[in-house]
Amino acid sequence: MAGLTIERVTKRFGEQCAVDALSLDVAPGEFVALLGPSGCGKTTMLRMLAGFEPLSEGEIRLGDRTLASRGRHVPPERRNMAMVFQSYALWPHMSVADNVGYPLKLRRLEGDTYRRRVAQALALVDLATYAERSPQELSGGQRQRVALARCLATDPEVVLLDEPLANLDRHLRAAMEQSFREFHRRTRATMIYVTHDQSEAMSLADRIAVMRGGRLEQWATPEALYRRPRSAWVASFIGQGSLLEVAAGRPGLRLEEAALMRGLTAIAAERTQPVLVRPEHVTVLAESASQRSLRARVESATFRGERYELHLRLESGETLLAYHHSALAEGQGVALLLHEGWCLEPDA
Ligand SMILES: Nc1ncnc2c1ncn2[C@@H]1O[C@H](COP(=O)(O)OP(=O)(O)OP(=O)(O)O)[C@@H](O)[C@H]1O
Repeated sequence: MAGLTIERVTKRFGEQCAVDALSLDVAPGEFVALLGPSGCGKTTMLRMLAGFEPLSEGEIRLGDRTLASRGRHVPPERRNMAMVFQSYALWPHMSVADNVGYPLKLRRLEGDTYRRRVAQALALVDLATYAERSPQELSGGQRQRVALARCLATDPEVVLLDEPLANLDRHLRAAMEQSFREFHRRTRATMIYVTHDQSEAMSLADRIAVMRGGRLEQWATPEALYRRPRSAWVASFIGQGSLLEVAAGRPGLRLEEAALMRGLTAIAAERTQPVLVRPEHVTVLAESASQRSLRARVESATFRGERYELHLRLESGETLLAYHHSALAEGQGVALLLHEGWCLEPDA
């Protein structure tokens, strides 16, 4: 299995730069998510990897084989990659087995080898008993598993997935995430997964490339993105949390409770460093609790089953999200302890 190298890849459509000098080193068998808001260039990057779109600049390599550069363009069918689309792209007039076998027929596989490969691919996504059905007789999740089996049948080195769960409802998405995990575990193929859903990317990927306006904003594991987001923009995109201004620290530094609380109570002119505070690092106390605490007022309390989500207004005017075990009345005063904060780069 070969690794995938994306080196300063750029794609321009006329004046517009859809992907801007993007570089990523993907390890063999790694599960990578390209994550970002609509229009950030995710799909364009995936299409360049697949070979549907030529590059304007840069280079894509699989192992030591150059797939694309300014002077070179290996066609899609010779890249040993397979793509899974949001729309499944199944042939409605063919059986499930024929859909899965279609790319093998294109490669002129026949007879026992053909039948064995189709059966193996269907077994891998737990659809062996559905082989003779038509895709119309299947649920959305089952159709997406047929699409996975079809891409698997060709034994690709790299699987490219373009928002494959976007057409499914929330419950099915959770079940399908499990199918993707299984699929990855069994095949060990390198997977590049495009999504704008951060929770999907966080739960599936080994590493996530966060994209913004065609550029790479951060490239890290889900845990590192959550704990150590580089900028305020990434922080607002990944997980829940509040951005406050503090008179302490510098970008890339974690502030412990004492420094954070001191820095938050400094005068406004000195509070210039943006800090991210996750709700699980906030403790809500009775208003009179402690000299060390910050004061705030409850703006709203929303029941979330296992806890309440509190939107609080600090005396500085800033807002803060906190979790609490019981409901509090709107307008009620509370005292707060903030246990840690992560200092961010200011937004460009
Ligand atoms: N064929 C094209 N011609 C001109 N502009 C294009 C073309 N394809 C994409 N773009 C532009 O490039 C930018 C990036 O588009 P892309 O589809 O890659 O974004 P995306 O992150 O996948 O968005 P979404 O999540 O909405 O699919 C957009 O501004 C889009 O309008």
